[in-house]
Formats: sequence, structure tokens, C-alpha cells
Amino acid sequence: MISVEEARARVLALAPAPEPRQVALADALGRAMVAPALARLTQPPFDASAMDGYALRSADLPGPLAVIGTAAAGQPWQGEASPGSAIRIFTGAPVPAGYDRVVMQEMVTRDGDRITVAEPGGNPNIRPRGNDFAEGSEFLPRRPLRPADLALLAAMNVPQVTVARRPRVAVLAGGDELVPPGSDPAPGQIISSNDLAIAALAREAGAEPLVLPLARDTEKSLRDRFAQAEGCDLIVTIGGASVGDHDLIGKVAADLGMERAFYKLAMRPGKPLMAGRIGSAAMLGLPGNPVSAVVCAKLFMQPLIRAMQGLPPGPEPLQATLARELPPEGDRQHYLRARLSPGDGLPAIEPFADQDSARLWLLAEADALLIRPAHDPARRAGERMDYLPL
Ligand SMILES: Nc1nc2c(c(=O)[nH]1)N[C@H]1C(S)=C(S)[C@@H](COP(=O)(O)OP(=O)(O)OC[C@H]3O[C@@H](n4cnc5c(N)ncnc54)[C@H](O)[C@@H]3O)O[C@H]1N2
Ligand code: MOO
Repeated sequence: MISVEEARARVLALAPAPEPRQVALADALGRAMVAPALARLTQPPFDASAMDGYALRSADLPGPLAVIGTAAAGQPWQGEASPGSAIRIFTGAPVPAGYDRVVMQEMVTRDGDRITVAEPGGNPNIRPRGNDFAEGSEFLPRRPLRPADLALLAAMNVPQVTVARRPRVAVLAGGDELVPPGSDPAPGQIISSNDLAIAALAREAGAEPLVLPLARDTEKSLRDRFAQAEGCDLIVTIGGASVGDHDLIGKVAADLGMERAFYKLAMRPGKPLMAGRIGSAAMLGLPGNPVSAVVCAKLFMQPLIRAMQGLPPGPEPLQATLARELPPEGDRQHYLRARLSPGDGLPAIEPFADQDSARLWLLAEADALLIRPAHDPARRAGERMDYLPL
């Protein structure tokens, strides 16, 4: 069996180059830019007042000074600066040439058109032209666009950005025992939960998921579902990946011409993971156990979806100190559901005693996956360990 690292490399190699798309800023939240945006102007475009108050010349302090004009945001004062004068000015207004500071109005006594300055303060209260960014500056964050990025792009006077097309991800869950949430399960049936979670994880990573109707444990039903996934960039199957008589995914995918990148890896949970390519689509076969499916999706599906958009694949492990001792690990890299708590410096991490890969409740209660490499020796409380936040 290959290692988690080797499997990740093979999965990421399945990602085609991102396809560029133009989108309006209003539609760009969460999208991955694939070409830089160039600022079409300098910001601020002029020396701007940072306060409501008076523009004046430091040499003239403390006054008295004659107020000879007014400058407001959008309404510059056009006159000539003269010694012993001040301009009534408001936040955001251009500071007229010849004045070198703005004094807040709270520091000024005004009597008719004359002011005296009790205490000018140390700050000139002027935002110099180009203080934020200059025309031609390039912006290309290597992460999904955040709300504040949209504000920056708008300020750059860039109304559209070039982003990666969202990968289309088909989610195919199957099993004779499965019925959708809200149904009345017959004896032996259970509710299908994985397809919802996997589609949500795909969406979280930037994809457009398509949840296919539940497949039955027959080759025909599975072939029909694969046909419905036509045109998708990635097909993610759930269940049927193991060795039982009803585990048909590997067989049907092979019949459809799947080029296998690997099947099975030294990981817990998630040993029967399968990856490869069918035609132009990448394929991931996730194990059916709900926790295994979610852990594999976090470790392999989300990184693949991010790579398809030209983003760093992640997730990057963080560090915590172990809250209790652990016995030696087996021959598979283990991802243990765990709870974090505030620690002295690093957070403290405590894995749950029960790691049964069918227990979703314990996954909901976990806020981290503690990572233990294969053959990790016994660990003492207080040792540093890697984890992935959930
Ligand atoms: N003889 C062996 N048996 C098993 C092995 C093995 O190595 N040898 N591996 C075990 C491991 S580890 C896992 S993980 C599972 C994976 O099995 P499959 O991928 O074939 O999954 P299924 O058998 O279809 O389902 C497993 C389990 O999960 C439930 N399930 C499936 N799909 C859903 C869904 N959409 N929503 C909720 N629950 C789902 C299913 O009912 C089963 O209970 O194999 C072990 N066996
Ligand atoms: O690899 Mo399975 O995912 O442990 O339950």
C-alpha cells in the first residue's frame, strides 16, 4: 500500500490546468483569481484629509489664522494657499496645495472666520497620494477571494476579474441499504448521509456539486449514474470501494476505462480509497463509512478541487501539544478525531478514545484531526503533534 503523501501526489497530478472565466466583482466572492488585476488608478488619487478640521501651514502655528475657504470630499478648494490662512476641510477632501497638515476641529477655537490652535497634535492627518496603492499595482491572492478583496478590487477600479471556472463535481452514493433523509427506512435500510456532506465539502472548496440520485448495488445502476456524470470534471463515488460481493465501484469504473492512479493506501480511516481518471474526468472512489468518506474528502477531494482552480491544495497541518499519552501507532497513518482546548502557547489536543469510522456524532464533536504517522512510537502528554483543524 502506498503512503498518504504518495497518494496525495498522485491525486493532485489528476488536476487539469484551470480554465479562465471573467466574472463581475459582485459574483467573485470565494473565486480563485488566475490572472492578476492591475490597479487602473492611484489610491488615494490626491493627498486626502484624514480628519474633519482645518488645513493649514505648520509654520503659521499657533495662529490666529484666517479661514479663507472650504474643501469637502468631492468638492476640492481651488484657490491659492497664502501665509496665515486655513481651509475648513472634511475627511476625504483633497488637501489644497501649500498646506502641510490638518488639525482636528476639536483642537481649534473658532471665532467668526478666525481660528487659533490650542494643541495641533503630532499627526499631520494627511493621507499622501498613492499611500494605499499605485496605478499598475498587481493583485493576485493565492486563495479564494474574501469580502475585503472585493473592496480592494473595486477601489482599483477593476469591475471584472479573471477566475478559474468552478470544477463540476458529480457525487455518486450507492448501496441497496440507502434511502434519502426524510424517508421511512424499511428493515435493514439506513439514511444516506455521506452524499450531502461530500457535496458540501466540494462546494466549500470552490466546486459546483451535482448530487446524483442514489445508485443500487447493480452494475447497471452504477453505469447509469456514471453516464449522468457526463461533462463533470470530477466524479466522486461513495461506498462500494472495499472487497465485499456488493462493492462494485472498482469493477464498473474499470469497465468504463478507468486509468487507475492507485487503490488502497496506508491510512486510517480511508484504506480503500481509489483514484484515477475516466475519459477526461478525474475520479475519486471514497470509502462508504461516513467518517472515512469525510476524512478522505478533506485530505484528497478538497485539495484536488483547489488544484483544479490553481490554488494551493492544502490543508496545512498546525501544531498542538498532546493532552494525554498515546500507545504506539500501527502501520497506517492515522487521523484521529480530537478536541482542542486553549493551552500554554500552543493549543492542547485530546483525541477521543473511540475512533470507530461509522460514528458521525464523534466527528461533529471533534474540532481537529490529530495526525499520527504510520509506526509512530508511543507518545507522552506534552509532546508536540500535527493536526488539521475541522
Ligand atoms: N474484508 C474487509 N472488509 C472491509 C475492509 C477490508 O479491508 N476488508 N475495509 C473496511 C474499511 S476500512 C472500510 S472504510 C469499508 C469501506 O467499504 P466500502 O467503501 O465498500 O463501503 P460500503 O461497504 O458501501 O459501506 C460501508 C458502510 O458505510 C455505509 N454507507 C455507505 N454509503 C453511505 C452513505 N451514502 N451514507 C451513509 N452511510 C453510507 C454503509 O451502509 C456501510 O455501513 O469497508 C470495510 N470492510
Ligand atoms: O479505512 Mo475504514 O475507513 O477505517 O473504516
